[in-house]
Amino acid sequence: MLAFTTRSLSASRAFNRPLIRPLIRTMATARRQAIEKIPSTPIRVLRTVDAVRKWRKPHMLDHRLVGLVPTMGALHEGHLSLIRAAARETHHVVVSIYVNPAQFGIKEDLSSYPVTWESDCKILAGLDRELADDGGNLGRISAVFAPTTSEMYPSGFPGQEIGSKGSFVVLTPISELLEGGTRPTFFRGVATVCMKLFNIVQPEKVYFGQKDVQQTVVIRKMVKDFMLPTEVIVGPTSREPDGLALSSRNVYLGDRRRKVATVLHRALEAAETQYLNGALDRESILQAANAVAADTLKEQMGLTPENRVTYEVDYISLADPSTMEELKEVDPKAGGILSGAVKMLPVESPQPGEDLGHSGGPAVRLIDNIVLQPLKS
Ligand SMILES: Nc1ncnc2c1ncn2[C@@H]1O[C@H](COP(=O)(O)OP(=O)(O)OP(=O)(O)O)[C@@H](O)[C@H]1O
Ligand SMILES: CC(C)(CO)[C@@H](O)C(=O)[O-]
Ligand code: BAL
Repeated sequence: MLAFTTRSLSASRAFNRPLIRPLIRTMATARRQAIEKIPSTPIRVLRTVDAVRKWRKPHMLDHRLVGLVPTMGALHEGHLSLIRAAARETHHVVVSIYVNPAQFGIKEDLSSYPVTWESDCKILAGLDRELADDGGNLGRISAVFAPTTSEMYPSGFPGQEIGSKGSFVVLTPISELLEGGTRPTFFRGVATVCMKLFNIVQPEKVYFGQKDVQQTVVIRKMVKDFMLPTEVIVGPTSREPDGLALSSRNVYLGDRRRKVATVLHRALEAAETQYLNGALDRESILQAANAVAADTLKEQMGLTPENRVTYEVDYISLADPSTMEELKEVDPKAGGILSGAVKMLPVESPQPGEDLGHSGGPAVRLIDNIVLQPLKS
């Protein structure tokens, strides 16, 4: 529409009149401004479904591959590893940044969830320069999709309650197990928002992190059962040098709890060692993990309230890799998933000047997992 008007005016004699030229300049500026980009980069910022569709169409006609990396922002190296994988395999990477309220329970941390748009943009700008310098990539970050909730829920946001009515994607029984046991609306929210994101972006490939293992199983099942034309790629868990899985929620921990937060990873490693040493039965494998969790807590309880850290183990699980249902025994040809969730409780007797973490250091629920690979016979 704008292009047509400009062309018509250019073609006419009126173009040379002094009043018309500034008008055309203003229109061209408005058009440039309408295309929002991350500063100093070619990365488009798309905020509406319509804008994504307009951006997507020529790439479809050109048979270019589009890869989608869904995130909730507060970007860290785990997210970047997924974006790097997407850039190796697709021509155009879209990173979505959207804190989806539907996957948070009413008592969960939606209101304090870290929102770091400015630093996310800087991180993406730096990564895009890195990707541009690496000749091994097929593509780069082409766009960030950062919608509002009214854009994502065009009939109105249905609510966060278990009984909320609305258009949801629900996969059972997997959504009721493990994470879903503690967070009953979580996978309904994740599957619903991912279905929306996949329909909006229409990616050939989607990238998810192994850290949220049950989420990857839910997404794979959704893609299979709803015949979605996309390939699900799962990238390995990025960790801190001491083994803690990177997570946007780690910012809540503060120094004291951060030191003890490796307990879940250490517990799962102890269970993995049992398996690698030949144990296949649930009891032997999980007993090793539960012992690490119990011993660490005992050690902490021996310290003074000013120094100690306390936590509750939500679950430690040994499950089937394709259903996440609990296993009595691992089939060595199929392997299994060791996973767990630990709630780090707020510190007792905070000390003056102590770093308590983001938002005053509320209880933080950490998750992690280890894949028990099939054993060679
Ligand atoms: N340490 C990690 N390694 C690899 N991928 C990760 C890691 N952490 C998150 N991801 C993946 O990044 C994607 C977006 O996750 P999200 O934005 O929720 O970050 P997060 O760190 O998992 O946040 P949260 O603290 O809410 O769990 C998901 O596919 C998730 O599995
Ligand atoms: C996949 C996701 C972006 C959906 O909101 C979220 O669950 C996450 O960040 O893992
Ligand atoms: N990475 C999982 C998102 C959530 O916990 O809501």
